[in-house]
Amino acid sequence: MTGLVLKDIRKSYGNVHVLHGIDLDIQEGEFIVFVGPSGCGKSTLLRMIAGLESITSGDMLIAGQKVNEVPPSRRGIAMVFQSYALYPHMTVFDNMAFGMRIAGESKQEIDRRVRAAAASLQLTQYLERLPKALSGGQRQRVAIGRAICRNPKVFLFDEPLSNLDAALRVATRIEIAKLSDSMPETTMIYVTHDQVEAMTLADRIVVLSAGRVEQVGAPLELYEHPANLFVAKFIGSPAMNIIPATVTGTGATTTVTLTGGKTVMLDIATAASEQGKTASFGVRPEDLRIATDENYLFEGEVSIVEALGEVTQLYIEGLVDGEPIIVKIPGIADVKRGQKMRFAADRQKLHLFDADGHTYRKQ
Ligand SMILES: Nc1ncnc2c1ncn2[C@@H]1O[C@H](COP(=O)(O)OP(=O)(O)OP(=O)(O)O)[C@@H](O)[C@H]1O
Repeated sequence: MTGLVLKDIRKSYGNVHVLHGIDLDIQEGEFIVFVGPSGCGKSTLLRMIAGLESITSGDMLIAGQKVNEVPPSRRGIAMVFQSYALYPHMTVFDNMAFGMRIAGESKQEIDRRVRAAAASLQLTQYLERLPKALSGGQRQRVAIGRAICRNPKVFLFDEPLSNLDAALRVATRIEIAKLSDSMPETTMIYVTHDQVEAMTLADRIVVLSAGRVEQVGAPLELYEHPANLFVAKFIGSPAMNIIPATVTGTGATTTVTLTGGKTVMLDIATAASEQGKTASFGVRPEDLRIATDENYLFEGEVSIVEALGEVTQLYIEGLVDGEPIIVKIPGIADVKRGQKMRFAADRQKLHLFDADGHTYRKQ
């Protein structure tokens, strides 16, 4: 088993504490994605797994072996960087062969592995070219090919697609998904800012904030059942709408009164002690719809209409200070700026967080 275990991993640079105790248990063959706001420590954690950064305290185990002091080249890990990091004076073939030559592999084995990796990444016709004669997407595929040739147990990706344009990002993302399917025993850990990459590639997403793990789970689990307000707002785009509320009824179902006076019932059980407490009510833009009867959640004036073709995004002012509520209507909606409208959502799609930002558990 080449799983990866992180036990209370901490990182400090002098007095600057960057990671505050990370515990993770990653299974062999899993595709794990790290997400989180800029500066939360994603790259630092990835570089510690690679062995490029020292571990201040805690234990890291690969395949059951403690690797805290094991140098990068002996961890069975290959890393793909945002910047490709190819040798400019070497051909594609030589770039891909480099690690194997250093490791003393035979000429035949090097040739076999480079050609197999090149074929799987559609690079065969470029093997004799220098990197400067390739597009950004092709260069990144060479960097991935070079990593494949090393036959790693763990594959690390640090925002590998962020230098590519939109179309190439999609194509290369699909390549990476295929690569992961074709290497079922290889564990992959991937850092990204991109929601779509995280949602589509990950078996499990690790949401980090300020050097701590906020939640670990399958993409749709995080989307449907965020553990707290941070994850609720971070996963999903546009972000979940949050409306300040007060708990006005407890028991098997909970009643809250939203800013603006509307009372809403949720299928969430709360203890009597929650009565009167402040809370945050959450509903995703895509879970809102134009109300057709008196059964609505809130009312407001449309300040912006964004017609994107596949969806129409409405910005509704007047409910939360300084922040519009966003509503995502499928297709083309006949809505004008300045229109006053009412919106509703299914009860199962409503979220509620306590004053500390923790989710009240659904029934
Ligand atoms: N050598 C260093 N000395 C001091 N602080 C550092 C050093 N390297 C990183 N940091 C700090 O550690 C924190 C985490 O950085 P890291 O690059 O891991 O974040 P990140 O989540 O990958 O950010 P981004 O998404 O912007 O790439 C940041 O606040 C950064 O300033």
